[in-house]
Amino acid sequence: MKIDKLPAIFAPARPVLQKIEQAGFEAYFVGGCVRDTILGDPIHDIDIATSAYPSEIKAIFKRTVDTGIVHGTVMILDHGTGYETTTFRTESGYQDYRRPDSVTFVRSLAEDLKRRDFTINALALRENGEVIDLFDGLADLDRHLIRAVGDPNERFHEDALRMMRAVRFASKLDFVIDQPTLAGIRENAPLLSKIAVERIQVEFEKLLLGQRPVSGLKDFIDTGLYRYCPGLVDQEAALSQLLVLNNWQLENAQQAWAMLCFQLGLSNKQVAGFLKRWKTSNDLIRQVKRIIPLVAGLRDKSLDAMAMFAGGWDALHDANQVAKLYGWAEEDPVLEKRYQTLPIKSSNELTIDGRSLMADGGIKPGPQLGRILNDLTTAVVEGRLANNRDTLLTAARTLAEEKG
Ligand SMILES: Nc1ccn([C@@H]2O[C@H](COP(=O)(O)OP(=O)(O)OP(=O)(O)O)[C@@H](O)[C@H]2O)c(=O)n1
Ligand SMILES: [Mg+2]
Repeated sequence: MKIDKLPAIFAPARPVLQKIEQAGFEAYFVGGCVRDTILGDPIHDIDIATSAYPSEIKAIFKRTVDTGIVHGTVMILDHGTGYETTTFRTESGYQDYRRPDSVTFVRSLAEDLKRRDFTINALALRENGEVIDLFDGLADLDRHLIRAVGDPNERFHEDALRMMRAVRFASKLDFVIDQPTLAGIRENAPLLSKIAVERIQVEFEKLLLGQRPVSGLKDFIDTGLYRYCPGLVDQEAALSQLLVLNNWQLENAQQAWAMLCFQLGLSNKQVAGFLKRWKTSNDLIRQVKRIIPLVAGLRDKSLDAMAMFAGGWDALHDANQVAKLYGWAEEDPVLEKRYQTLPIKSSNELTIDGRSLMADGGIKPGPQLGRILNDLTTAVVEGRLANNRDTLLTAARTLAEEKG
């Protein structure tokens, strides 16, 4: 097959291939960029495979970055764009980045391609638009099939993460996993326990955010992959309940993880432990902990002003997206209006603070001060007191006497 007109993103990349070829080597576009070109999907980065060794690439181009020399990878910098350029090699380079000796460079494109994960990812593209398809990847793209290149067992032994990639692509592309490949995953699922959690996390998150999460998730459950993921081994029932939800419109990582934690029924304390095991960032943990109580509020129709104030708009929007899955969401504009009409959105907007309560309200420092400040904040948020300095100082004195 020949692609007559490559997407615009390739225009500046073609001269890069030409330059490598002029130096006497082979060079091809490979991986996701070829797959996505043929699917007509957006392309995020361009990878190049070449017969040239890293040192040879570095001799051809003025500006390069050593991103992974021992694995055969050099980044070529050209007019502000970086092209990851990798010498033809076998699978072992993916397997264990801490063992550079596991890489074997090979002489031909064919040898490189036959050790790639799936046929749809084993296509190569010439600078002139010609597609090299040694494993029927084009036919599989056409019939929406994820199929291991050659023997699935071999491919999954080379890199067990590929099993997670299979379910991720099933969701992301809305493709079906080929039966023998699926059987290979079932058989080799325990190998996943050897893979770094960070890598599994990336794939699982992409699965949850894909086009058809329910299909990827079904394979993730049926093959038993979930058993080798942090905190999921005894959660088959809770995970399976997700398969009946058709209304997925998750937009970002925090929504995806909040949905998962919520579905697993984790308390806010358990959320931190669970996500730490998945090695997500602390920032994500903070966001998820804000979202979950708001989802519960939407479910129970108990979302009051104080809950919205405490959560903030971002978390509220995320919670509403999660709630959509379950049919508990409020109409977006209605929720936004409710939030916008809160008298204050943040404690900074209060006309008093701890300091002024002491200086002008005559409240003594101590735990009582904090309680009074909280009560006043709640009263203002709920619209029971105006956010007016004198009003709040008077109310503070009254509270101090009552609580005295
Ligand atoms: N475990 C892996 C990871 C990658 N690859 C090969 O390396 C290519 C590039 O890998 P990567 O960028 O991780 O994935 P993409 O397929 O490009 O998908 P994405 O769109 O997510 O980048 C893949 O297409 C595949 O040919 C592989 O065989 N086995
Ligand atoms: Mg890629």
